Amino acid sequence: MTSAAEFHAFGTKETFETEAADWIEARLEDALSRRGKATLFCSGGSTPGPIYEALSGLNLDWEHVTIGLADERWVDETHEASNAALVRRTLLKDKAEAATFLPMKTEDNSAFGAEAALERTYGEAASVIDVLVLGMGEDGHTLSWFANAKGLGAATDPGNMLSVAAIDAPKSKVTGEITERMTLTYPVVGRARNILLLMSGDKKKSVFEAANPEHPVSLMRRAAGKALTVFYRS
Ligand SMILES: O=C(O)[C@H](O)[C@@H](O)[C@H](O)[C@H](O)COP(=O)(O)O
Repeated sequence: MTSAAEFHAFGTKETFETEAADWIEARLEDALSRRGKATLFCSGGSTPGPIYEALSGLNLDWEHVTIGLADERWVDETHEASNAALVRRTLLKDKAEAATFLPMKTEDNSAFGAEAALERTYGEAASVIDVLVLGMGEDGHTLSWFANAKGLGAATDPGNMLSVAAIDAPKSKVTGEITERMTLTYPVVGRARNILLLMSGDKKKSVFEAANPEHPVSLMRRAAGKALTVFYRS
C-alpha cells in the first residue's frame, strides 16, 4: 500500500517554482540548524531548472551543503543530456557556488560496473538525504527507474546494500538516445528525510494516480512513505 503523499496543486508555473524553492530552502535551513550540514540531491529534466536558479541566490550556509544527483545519464558533462551540467549551470553559481557537488559520472565507459567505485563518494553522502528533488516522466519513471529497464530490479531492491545502481532503459521518446544511466537505489529513497516530487501536466497526474503497485513511481512512493510531498501544476 503506498501511503497518501502530501499533494499541493498550483495554478501557475511561477507559484509552483517559487513555492518549491521555498519548500526546499526551509528544509535545508532546518537541517543546517539541527546538524550544521545538509544534503540536497537533484533530478534533471526540464522542470527543476528555474527552481535551482532561485535556490542559487539564497543566503544559505552553502559551505555546509553537499549537492548530489538523484540520477545521471551516462554521458560526460560536455554532453547536452548531462544532469551534472544542468546542476552546475542552474544551481552551482552565485551564493550556492560554495556548496560541495558530487557528480555521478565516472571515467568508466559503462555505468554497469561503476557502482562500487561511485559508492566510495555516494555511499556516505547519500546515507541520509535531507532534501531529494524528483521529477516524473509521462511514462511514470522517476529517478532513472524506468519500467522494464535492465538493472531496475537491483535499483528498486529494498535490500540493496549500494546507494547507486546502473540502468539501461528501453529506448523511448522519454529516454531519447541516452538509455544508460546511474540512479539512486530504493534504500536511499527510503532513508531520505524530505522528498519533493515535481509534476507538471495533467497526463503526469493521471499516470501518478493510476500507476499499478509495481510501477516505478509506485515503488518510489512505497520507499518514500510520509517523506513524500508532491507539487503539481497543470
Ligand atoms: O535524468 C532525468 O531524466 C531526470 O532525473 C528524470 O527522472 C526527470 O525527473 C523526469 O524525466 C521528469 O523530467 P521533466 O522535469 O522534464 O518532466
